[in-house]
Amino acid sequence: MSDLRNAGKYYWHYLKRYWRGFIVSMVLIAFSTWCIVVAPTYLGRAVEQLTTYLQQWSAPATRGQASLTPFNHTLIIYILLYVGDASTIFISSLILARVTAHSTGTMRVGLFRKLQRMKVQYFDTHSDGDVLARFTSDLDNIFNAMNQALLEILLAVAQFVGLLIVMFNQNATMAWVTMASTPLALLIAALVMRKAGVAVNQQQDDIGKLNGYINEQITGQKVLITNGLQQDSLKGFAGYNAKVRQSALTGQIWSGILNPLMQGMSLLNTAIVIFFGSWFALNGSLSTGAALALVVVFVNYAQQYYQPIMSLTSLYSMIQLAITGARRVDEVRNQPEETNPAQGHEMPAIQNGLKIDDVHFSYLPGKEILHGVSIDVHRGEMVALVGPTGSGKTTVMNLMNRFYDVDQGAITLDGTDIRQFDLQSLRANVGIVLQEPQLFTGTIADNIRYGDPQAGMDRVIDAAKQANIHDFITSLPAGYDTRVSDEQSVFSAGQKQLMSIARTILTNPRLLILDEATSNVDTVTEARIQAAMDNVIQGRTSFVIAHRLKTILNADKIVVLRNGQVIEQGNHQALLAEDGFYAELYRNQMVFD
Ligand SMILES: Nc1ncnc2c1ncn2[C@@H]1O[C@H](COP(=O)(O)OP(=O)(O)OP(=O)(O)O)[C@@H](O)[C@H]1O
Repeated sequence: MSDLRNAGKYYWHYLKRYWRGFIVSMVLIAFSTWCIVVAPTYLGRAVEQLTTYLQQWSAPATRGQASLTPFNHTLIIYILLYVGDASTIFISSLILARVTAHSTGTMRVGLFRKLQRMKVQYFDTHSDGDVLARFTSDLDNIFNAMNQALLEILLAVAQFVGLLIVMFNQNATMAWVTMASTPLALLIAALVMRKAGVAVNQQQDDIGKLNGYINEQITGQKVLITNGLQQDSLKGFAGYNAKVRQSALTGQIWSGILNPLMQGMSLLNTAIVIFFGSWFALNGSLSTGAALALVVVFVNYAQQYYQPIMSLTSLYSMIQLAITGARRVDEVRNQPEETNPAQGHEMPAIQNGLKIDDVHFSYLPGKEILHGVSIDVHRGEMVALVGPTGSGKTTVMNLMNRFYDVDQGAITLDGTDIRQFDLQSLRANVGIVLQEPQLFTGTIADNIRYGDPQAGMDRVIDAAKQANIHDFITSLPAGYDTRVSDEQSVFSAGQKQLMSIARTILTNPRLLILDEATSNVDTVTEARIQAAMDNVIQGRTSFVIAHRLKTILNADKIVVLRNGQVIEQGNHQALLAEDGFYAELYRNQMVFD
């Protein structure tokens, strides 16, 4: 029920801006409903007029009075009512199709904009497949339901209400007779729909798991092949697929059973109306023509009565999928956003330095990762963070450009807390070279000028030269115009890393953070990456997260992290002299190198 309420709120949020279209549609739908529910009364009248005509025509005394004109007039009105019904439905379906296309377009844009504002935490804690599914299958389910079901739902509700009004207006006793089977129908519908609802939810769940599995198997394809696990992968897939097949089948059976059941109820209802209608007609004071007309009219109503219920039940699985889709998309809409100070100022050039001051931080409540980390960096200094895996090096980096915010303590730049800077300005001035380089669709030049799309070719080339990748780029047939798309895998890990270093050099950041690449690159590329890093570090305040100690021997300061605490700091010589954890780490690595 709360899913339904939330889905209602969600749809209302997007549909309310199209209220004019809705009002026009509702007026048209009301008119079409009026046509469709009034039409049977004209049918009844036509039957009555035809009966009178036949009675008058068959008796010689009244044959002269017999006229088909009233019957013809009624028939024309009856036909016009059906034409009116069809044409107004057509127009309102066009209006609603426009509303649907616009509102689902707005939903998609809204979701994408939201993704840009969301905290990094969301992406760290949700799989790519899951986020993607919200953009694809969930939004598709919403679109399909709105496209096909919106008009049907509005029509069904209007027809049902209109029918009740007209039936009671015509003959209250017969109206009650027509409605007599409703409680039984509702009971059956509620029972079946509950079963179908459970099955549809299960189906969505199973599809989510199957997608997650496929996603994982595709991303891990190489690991799979090298370990010869293709057969196991197929077996795993078959298991997930069987579950989807089973739950989809159960869902379809339960959803599919509703419509025939309601058809049956409609037939039963018609029989009840014919039986009681004839009985009332025979025992009442009505003329034969009027009695016959009443039965004809109510048989027509009895058939119409279950139409709205039947059309709603036939849409049931689609509506259920749209409700689930709305819940999942709305979950994203309600995610917390990054906090930008109301009057944040521009991040200034660094005068003295950056201070990480007694910082405590946890990703999850109650599970502290950093326990009072303090690091000082002076302007132009290069600080290296070293430590065993999981010691918190990347976490420190995550705090410096506010991917996450500290729980306690502060990170200050020349005495100003970095949370007081405008977030855009902070990010523009803190350059990061990530361990996993990322290239985007476009040309190599586009990729290098990603952080400053206005940059001219001279700056692009200059950055590429500093990153030691210019020669490689110019050796390609299309040079800087080489397209990076699906074929981006043609670039080696090292080449991608150099391109992403060029991208950072081009933005000329005031503070630089380098998460040293650990990917296996050959020694020549490694030397190139090292030279590129030296270029970019030159004269800049920088942090290097180092995995291979030989790359940071010249650092002004080496900070050793262990279990989220700084256990040693100083330059290489000083730390060796201390003969502590760093010295041991260094000796161990030298053995391997
Ligand atoms: N998004 C996250 N949510 C919860 N815990 C996390 C998250 N990211 C990292 N952690 C945890 O924080 C701790 C520190 O991780 P971090 O990535 O900072 O280590 P690291 O020193 O950079 O390791 P490595 O050298 O392997 O890259 C680890 O115990 C890790 O499990």
